[in-house]
Amino acid sequence: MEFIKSAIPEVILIKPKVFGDDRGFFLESYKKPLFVANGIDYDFIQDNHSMSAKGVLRGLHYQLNPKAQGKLVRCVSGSVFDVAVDIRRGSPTFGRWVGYELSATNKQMLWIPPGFAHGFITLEDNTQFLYKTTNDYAPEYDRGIKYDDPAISIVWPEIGELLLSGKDQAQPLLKDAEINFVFGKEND
Ligand SMILES: Cc1cn([C@H]2C[C@H](O)[C@@H](COP(=O)(O)OP(=O)(O)O[C@H]3O[C@H](C)C(=O)[C@H](O)[C@H]3O)O2)c(=O)[nH]c1=O
Repeated sequence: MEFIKSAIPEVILIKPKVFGDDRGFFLESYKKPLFVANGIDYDFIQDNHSMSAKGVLRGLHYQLNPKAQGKLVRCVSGSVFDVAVDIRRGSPTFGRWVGYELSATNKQMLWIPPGFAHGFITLEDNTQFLYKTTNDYAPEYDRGIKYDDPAISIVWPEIGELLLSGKDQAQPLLKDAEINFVFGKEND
């Protein structure tokens, strides 16, 4: 398993070791000692699974402290362009984003710590997205940021017509979003 720091070093791309044979493949998608040794020292308490057609955009979402969530995300069918945005006040990379194509083919995963907004756009039909979270779902703490906020300027892949939830069509801009993450204290 390879851990690669992104341009925002707390966001980590993870490449599992894939054991292929004439039956198919096997991989370990999570192993706590390896993750702790690479700076990801969290317990996961919820698993999520969403399925989307091509052109669905989910995000940008986060939960406020004290229910902030770290997320370990991957695609087991189809593919996404997955994005994390730093929303920790005082961070040298506040408002900056990183994005990666995650797919059933490349089997790559992304670690998104608490203090980041997360979203993705699906690149294929029947995209099945699995992720572990470090805190449970708390709708009263659920918040969002507009996916096309010019202050963040995410370069989403050109997919044509997008499908978003009503909630995601109406998310606030970063400057108007409710944020209580402070750089260096986001786990409090
Ligand atoms: C997130 C979540 C949702 N739900 C229920 C609430 C709604 O009735 C339904 C769909 O929820 P929502 O539209 O918020 O789902 P997504 O748009 O996929 O939200 C997720 O999308 C982005 C990419 C994320 O990173 C978050 O994990 C999460 O916000 O599932 C639950 O019961 N538990 C949950 O943990």
